[in-house]
Amino acid sequence: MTVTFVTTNPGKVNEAREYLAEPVEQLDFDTPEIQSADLGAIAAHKARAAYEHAGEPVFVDDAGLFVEAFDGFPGPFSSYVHDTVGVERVWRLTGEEDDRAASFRGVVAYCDGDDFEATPEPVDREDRRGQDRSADERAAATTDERVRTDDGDLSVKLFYGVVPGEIVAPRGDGGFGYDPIFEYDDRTFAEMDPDEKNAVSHRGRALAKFADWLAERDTAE
Ligand SMILES: O=c1[nH]c(=O)c2ncn([C@@H]3O[C@H](COP(=O)(O)OP(=O)(O)OP(=O)(O)O)[C@@H](O)[C@H]3O)c2[nH]1
Repeated sequence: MTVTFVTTNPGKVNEAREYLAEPVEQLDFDTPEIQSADLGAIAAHKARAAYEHAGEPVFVDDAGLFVEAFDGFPGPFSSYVHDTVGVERVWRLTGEEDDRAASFRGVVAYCDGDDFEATPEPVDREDRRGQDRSADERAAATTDERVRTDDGDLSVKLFYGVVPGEIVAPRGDGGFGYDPIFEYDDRTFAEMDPDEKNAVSHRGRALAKFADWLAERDTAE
């Protein structure tokens, strides 16, 4: 069964194609985004709007780069900061800090008009530095998947992924966005092949949960 990924970002689509067993079709539609510090809320809103636009089952992705020295900024504003400030200057700003720790965080959100039941799963707590996290980060780190329904809204299934790393001077020419300045285990994401990045990235982790859930659902049907 083909799954429709509603996104304007071809880099995200390439990664989803690497990951999901099903063929992935891109619907290039700029879904309206609410302003919120909570990626899950943004992704859920995006998924509902995408479903209403497409009229068929869809998934969306909302992601961002969270720099610890800046209390998580640019976070949910990563796309805007990428297009205005740019990657090089994000590196230069962070380079002035002693603490260059950061994480990529992402949520894949699926909506097909059905109501879903929440099925909490074991905690995935990879955090190299073991530091205290913000409430939003803790919530995401302790929740593999959850269902989001606000009163009267379509229900949306959310799959979370987080990867801790460090901001470094740009290296590598693969990937997209902030990949050249995000280092994980001595290599930037832009220095990794797509399958290497997917194996550890926020999106890869979220897509893995989504893929498992799709497979289970298809077996149950
Ligand atoms: O180097 C990166 N490697 C990644 O793996 C990654 N994932 C997200 N991002 C950046 O974070 C923002 C997301 O914004 P975002 O979720 O609103 O997406 P977007 O506006 O690009 O597309 P859409 O899916 O909303 O249409 C954008 O600036 C992306 O460049 C990444 N950068």
